[in-house]
Amino acid sequence: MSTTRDLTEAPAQTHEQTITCRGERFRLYLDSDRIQKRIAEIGRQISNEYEGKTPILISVLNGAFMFTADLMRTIDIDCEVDFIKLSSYGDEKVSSGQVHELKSVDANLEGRDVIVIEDIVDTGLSMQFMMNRLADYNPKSVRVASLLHKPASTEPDLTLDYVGFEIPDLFVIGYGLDYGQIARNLPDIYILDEK
Ligand SMILES: O=P(O)(O)OC[C@H]1O[C@H](OP(=O)(O)OP(=O)(O)O)[C@H](O)[C@@H]1O
Ligand code: HPA
Repeated sequence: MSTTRDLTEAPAQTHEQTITCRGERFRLYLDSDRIQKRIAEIGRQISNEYEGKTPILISVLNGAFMFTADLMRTIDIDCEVDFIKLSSYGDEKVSSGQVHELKSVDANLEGRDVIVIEDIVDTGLSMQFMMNRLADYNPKSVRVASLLHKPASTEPDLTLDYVGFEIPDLFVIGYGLDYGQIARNLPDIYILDEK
């Protein structure tokens, strides 16, 4: 029996060591226990640092939906959530270089303590776009929480206040991150296997 599951043929849900997605091989990189433990640490830190305030989490769809839901459950002070939808990758493994805003924020962010929630900062173009966009809304403060960061790939000078894991410059899938829209439902994060 093969130990490599092909995501395009059968849904993969748990902890396979290797999977294939759109004909490319990926290996397990961060399992769900490790992800959830790190998220709980970030949630505790945010709860302490924002005590007495009511921050609003701005989740960057689609990729950040899972991280946002899990992170929010670990924050034990009052907080709100709203969503923006950006897209720049299409079905490819590299950024198109152009960030499109497909849905804007609905909440009034003027004077608010905003925490931007991302699944990944890769080239940094989406986050740079977010920072420019937020400046229009005149918030009181802006911080960023990103589950993953690829420092070797990030070009703009960005301040990332809460980072789950720094990872190498290789394509990753799972836990909200897609390859051509599939693989978001994996509870673990897989990395492109270059071997
Ligand atoms: O730092 P960057 O190189 O800009 O990459 C990061 C962005 O790319 C992904 O979004 P994508 O455009 O793929 O849309 P999605 O969230 O709907 O998958 C991810 O969710 C981030 O928003
Ligand atoms: O490595 C990645 N995987 C999935 N989506 C992404 N968007 C930016 N980088 C990535």
